[in-house]
Amino acid sequence: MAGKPVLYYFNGRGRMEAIRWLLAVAEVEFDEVLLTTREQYDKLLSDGALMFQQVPMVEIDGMQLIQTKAILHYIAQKYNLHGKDPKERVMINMYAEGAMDVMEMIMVLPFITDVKAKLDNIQTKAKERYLPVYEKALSGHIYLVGGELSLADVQLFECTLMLEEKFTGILAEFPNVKVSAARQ
Ligand SMILES: N[C@@H](CCC(=O)N[C@@H](CS)C(=O)NCC(=O)O)C(=O)O
Repeated sequence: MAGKPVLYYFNGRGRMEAIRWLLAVAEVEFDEVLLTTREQYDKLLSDGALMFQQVPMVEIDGMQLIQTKAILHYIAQKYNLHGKDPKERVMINMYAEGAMDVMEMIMVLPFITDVKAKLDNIQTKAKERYLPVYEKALSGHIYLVGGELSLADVQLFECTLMLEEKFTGILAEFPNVKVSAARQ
């Protein structure tokens, strides 16, 4: 039997967090190597484990996978969280990418200068552009696509956590999204 997946990333949520959530939802146990020294990172580089010299990297099924979305798609397909056909899959990816857009805006905050202006911008976009889409899609539905839990729901869940962390109460105007997040 294959061993547990091993996740390699810095000691933070960042781009690995979506992968952690997806594995948790799939009920897959995993180990983590948190890169806290330059030497650990250099060792991965010299071993040729990082195709584009970047993390996240996940060892799974005898492979060393990189690129967050590729990793998410592999796990989602493997654990039946990626739709029943190509039409469901593309919808799942569209919803998941929307959530990722919001999360990436929040993730880069530590690296920018005018944080206040950017926060206002993220809040406006979340309320006017992104959350209304999920609110509508979840009207009368438990899950975003195909009546089944998928990568899209997991990504939306992580996104709502990040939004609530920055803008407490932001989901109040989006009851369907709030119920969906509470269910995860
Ligand atoms: N498109 C890649 C981007 C990965 C990425 O930018 N990783 C950062 C850490 S979050 C990194 O390894 N940076 C080091 C570098 O680029 O040299 C993905 O989604 O996995």
